[in-house]
Amino acid sequence: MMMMGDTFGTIGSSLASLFFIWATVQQIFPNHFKIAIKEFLLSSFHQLGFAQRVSDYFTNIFSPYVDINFPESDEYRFNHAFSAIETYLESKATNKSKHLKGSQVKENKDLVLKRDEAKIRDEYKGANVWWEFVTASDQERSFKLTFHHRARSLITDSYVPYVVEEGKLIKAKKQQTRLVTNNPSSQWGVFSQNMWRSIEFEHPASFETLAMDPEKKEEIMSDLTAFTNGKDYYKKIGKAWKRGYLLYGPPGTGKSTMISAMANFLNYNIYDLELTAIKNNSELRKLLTATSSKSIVVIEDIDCSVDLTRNRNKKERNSLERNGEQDKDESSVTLSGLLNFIDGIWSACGQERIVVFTTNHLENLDPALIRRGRMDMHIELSYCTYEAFKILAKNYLDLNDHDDDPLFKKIKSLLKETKISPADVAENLMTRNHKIDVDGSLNSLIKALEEKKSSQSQHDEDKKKNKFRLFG
Ligand SMILES: Nc1ncnc2c1ncn2[C@@H]1O[C@H](COP(=O)(O)OP(=O)(O)OP(=O)(O)O)[C@@H](O)[C@H]1O
Ligand SMILES: [Mg+2]
Repeated sequence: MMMMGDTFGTIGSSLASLFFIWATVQQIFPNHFKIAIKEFLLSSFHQLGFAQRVSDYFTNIFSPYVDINFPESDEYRFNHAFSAIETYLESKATNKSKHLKGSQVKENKDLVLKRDEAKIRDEYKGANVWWEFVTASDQERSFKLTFHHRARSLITDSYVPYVVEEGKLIKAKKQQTRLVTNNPSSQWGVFSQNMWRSIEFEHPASFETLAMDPEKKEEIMSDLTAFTNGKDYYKKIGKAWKRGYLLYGPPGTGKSTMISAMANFLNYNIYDLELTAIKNNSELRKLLTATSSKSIVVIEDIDCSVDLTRNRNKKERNSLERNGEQDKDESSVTLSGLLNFIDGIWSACGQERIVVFTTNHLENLDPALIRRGRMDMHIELSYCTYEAFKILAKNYLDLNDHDDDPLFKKIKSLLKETKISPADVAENLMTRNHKIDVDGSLNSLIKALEEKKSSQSQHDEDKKKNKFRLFG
């Protein structure tokens, strides 16, 4: 006869096994249980309200799981967490997924494969979570997050903010950069809409192909990287998260190309500010406050704007020195209007912004505009050096390490004595009919350099003669 203790032991171990299986199954299929119970009860009672209540009762007793719902919209307003979660989940290992979705939204873009599953398991610091894409009967879409109640604070305090932040980062990285230009104010709407118009920015410029001194290039790139990673630093030192770059140099030396390279490097939008389309400081202010973060605001050829140069008289400078006094002239964009914006409102609104001014004539700029602190870095784009030429030779002719080539040697010595822009060098190296003819291109560059050299020495000669006449 079996002993009483044995019977209890058997029942105990059977119960333990049952609970173990129950817990394991729930761990793997947290929602399947709820659904199974609901379906069972539904078929038994044909009454949703009652079935729901009973199923909730059972699952609350047995299920240690917690749900959070992230609807697409909250009180008719778009829920940004929803789209961040969507991006995050889409990025989760497509190569592991068994169900994929392929799409090509634009003819000139690659085919994109995405996960196509309603449920996705994720793991965070040892805790398992399950995401489920749910479409309610009223077509309301949402993401449901399920996790064990033990991990509650980890998930709510740490995992959810991580997913949202990560999703936003992935989105920003993937986002197509845009080139934005201001419309004349006559086209703006009543609520200041249509101030800017934008197109996709698809310039192929990169720092890799930019011809300039490699050390200087490295310095600029690390400055930009430090800037984008500097959120906490700027907060710590109590400064607005912005940085100003002044690019100066003769025509065709790569100023505009560098702006494109910066935008591609940082994945920022470019706001190309056309000052001539702006009537006054108030319009300028409206435009600039409407720019988004992670953007580069560009004013090209800043010295060529009539209204700005008009300010360069003593009176205006004095008024500037009196700490950016309000402009008396409300009918035009003025230098002090621009400076006030950069120093004042600019600092108070918006984050992570870069402002770039370009000029061919540094000497013509008002010192107030270019003082340190306003323009943090002055970058000179100069005539083509030998180092810059080597980068162009690599870009255009696929030539690497040709220092010993006699043609390279000749070009090196000519570049020392001749002022030629990288744009002119590039023009000579450009292949005809897409066929690379290395010697032909290098010889045509040598010819151009020799012609420039002789015209420059002729020019210097004439200048000397004029000077002699003046003093003679
Ligand atoms: N440093 C450079 N590296 C590579 N390509 C360059 C460089 N400078 C000029 N180029 C080539 O020359 C063309 C004109 O250059 P870019 O428009 O950048 O000159 P810029 O300095 O802005 O001139 P501008 O003062 O006239 O506006 C570019 O499209 C590019 O192909
Ligand atoms: Mg330019």
